[in-house]
Amino acid sequence: MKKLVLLRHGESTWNQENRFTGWTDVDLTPKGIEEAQTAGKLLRDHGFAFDIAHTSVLKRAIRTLWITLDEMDRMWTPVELNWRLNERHYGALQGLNKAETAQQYGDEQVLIWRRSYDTQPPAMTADDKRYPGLDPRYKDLAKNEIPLTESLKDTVARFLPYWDQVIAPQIRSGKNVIIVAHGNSLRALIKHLDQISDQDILNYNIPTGIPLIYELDDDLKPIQNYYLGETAAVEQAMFTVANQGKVKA
Ligand SMILES: O=C(O)[C@@H](CO)OP(=O)(O)O
Repeated sequence: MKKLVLLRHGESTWNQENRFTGWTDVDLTPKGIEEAQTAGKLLRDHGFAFDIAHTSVLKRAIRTLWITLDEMDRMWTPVELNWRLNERHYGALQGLNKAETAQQYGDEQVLIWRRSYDTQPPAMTADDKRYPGLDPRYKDLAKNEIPLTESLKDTVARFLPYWDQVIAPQIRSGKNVIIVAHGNSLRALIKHLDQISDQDILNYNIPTGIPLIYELDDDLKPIQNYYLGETAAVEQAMFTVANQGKVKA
């Protein structure tokens, strides 16, 4: 039996401000730093030790990984950064407040933008100063790989080649792997691993900073998964994420 650890970054400044974030490179809040410290302690106390760590090229995930490894006293762990683990690109919604957007367009439309499988949010334009093609970290990407918006389906399509070609072979060869990524890039992976339907993925939310353990068989089929955290707290955190896109009462 193999174990894979998935960790969504700790709370970011734009999680706190309830803004659509996507590829915007915001940092952790003090609470997010604490969440990452707690995640590291929990992993250490449960005897986890990683041979290799994967994360995105966004600092909220990178810093969460650093803090986690620091708490485990394993900062020497090899780390691989890849844009394919980035958050889903939220297009023109990036920067907007989620509750205000729901006020303007309705809870139903925001739920579709946030959680439907194949609907893309409105696109950013390539002349936008936030266009990722202008950012040096994406300079090696082909133009057709640089998103202006993404549905979860698009995120699955760019995440899976990295899973299939890089991460899965490492796990098969016996390496202990942690992936520190984002709410929607991890939903993309979980949809694939658990074969969740396009419909059911709509209700799936991942809390920040709580390690999610996947036990996999030799074919990397999930046997079971569980969070390293108290059930009520995990459920409350998932509920909070689900409600971020609703008009506040
Ligand atoms: O804003 C985002 O990029 C994501 C993750 O924080 O949010 P949501 O949960 O709305 O998909």
